[in-house]
Amino acid sequence: MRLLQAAGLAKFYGPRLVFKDVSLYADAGEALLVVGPNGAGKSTLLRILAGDGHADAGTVERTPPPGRIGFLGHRPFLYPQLTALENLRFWAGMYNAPDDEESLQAMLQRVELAAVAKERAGHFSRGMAQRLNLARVFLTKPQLLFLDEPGTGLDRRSAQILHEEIARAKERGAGIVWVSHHVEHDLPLADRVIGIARRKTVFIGPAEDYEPEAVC
Ligand SMILES: Nc1ncnc2c1ncn2[C@@H]1O[C@H](COP(=O)(O)OP(=O)(O)OP(=O)(O)O)[C@@H](O)[C@H]1O
Repeated sequence: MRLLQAAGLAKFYGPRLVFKDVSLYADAGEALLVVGPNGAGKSTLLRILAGDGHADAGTVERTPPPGRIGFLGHRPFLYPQLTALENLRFWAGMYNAPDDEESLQAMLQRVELAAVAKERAGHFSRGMAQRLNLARVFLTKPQLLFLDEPGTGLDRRSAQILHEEIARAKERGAGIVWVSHHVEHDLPLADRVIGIARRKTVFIGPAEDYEPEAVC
């Protein structure tokens, strides 16, 4: 099932072209990896795809309703004065996800934060905050999920937890669009790859055909 279809996207910031002619799709149960050098426009593209920014040309069609779309960007969207549990309860309420203590604790367990469930998020290390951020996003079981460098600040164990959550989301049929700088590490979980560089698409195809030399 097609969850996202974008065609002919172009973006300018003022007079400067970021990219043009970008077309892609995301299907249920698949992860599309978005790769490219710094400044290529990956985050800009992801925001446009997620509906959090406008393109100067092209179209984006999303199948799921806004309440079934998840976005993990560079800002953590956590309330520092609330505990980990309270943060999750807040997000569960926003997205009509189960907000009973057992469900929330189970989610915190998955990101290995159960032991600090009642500590304030503002006291968390960067990696712990990012794990709570992952819990926030995966808790709501989005049908279409946009991830912008979700591995940032994560140690090996946390990166493994991230991969487990992505695999789980794919298994339940979610479509994932995933900006990554850790291409070699993330490629095994990807189904397709789009490479953006030099203001255009320089690679698009199945993950097994990906050629790193094309994207630089
Ligand atoms: N709000 C903005 N106003 C003007 N220029 C911007 C804005 N946001 C991004 N840019 C510029 O657009 C280009 C693409 O930025 P973007 O953050 O999308 O790239 P990226 O591929 O995600 O980079 P990175 O790998 O470093 O995260 C950069 O040159 C950046 O300076």
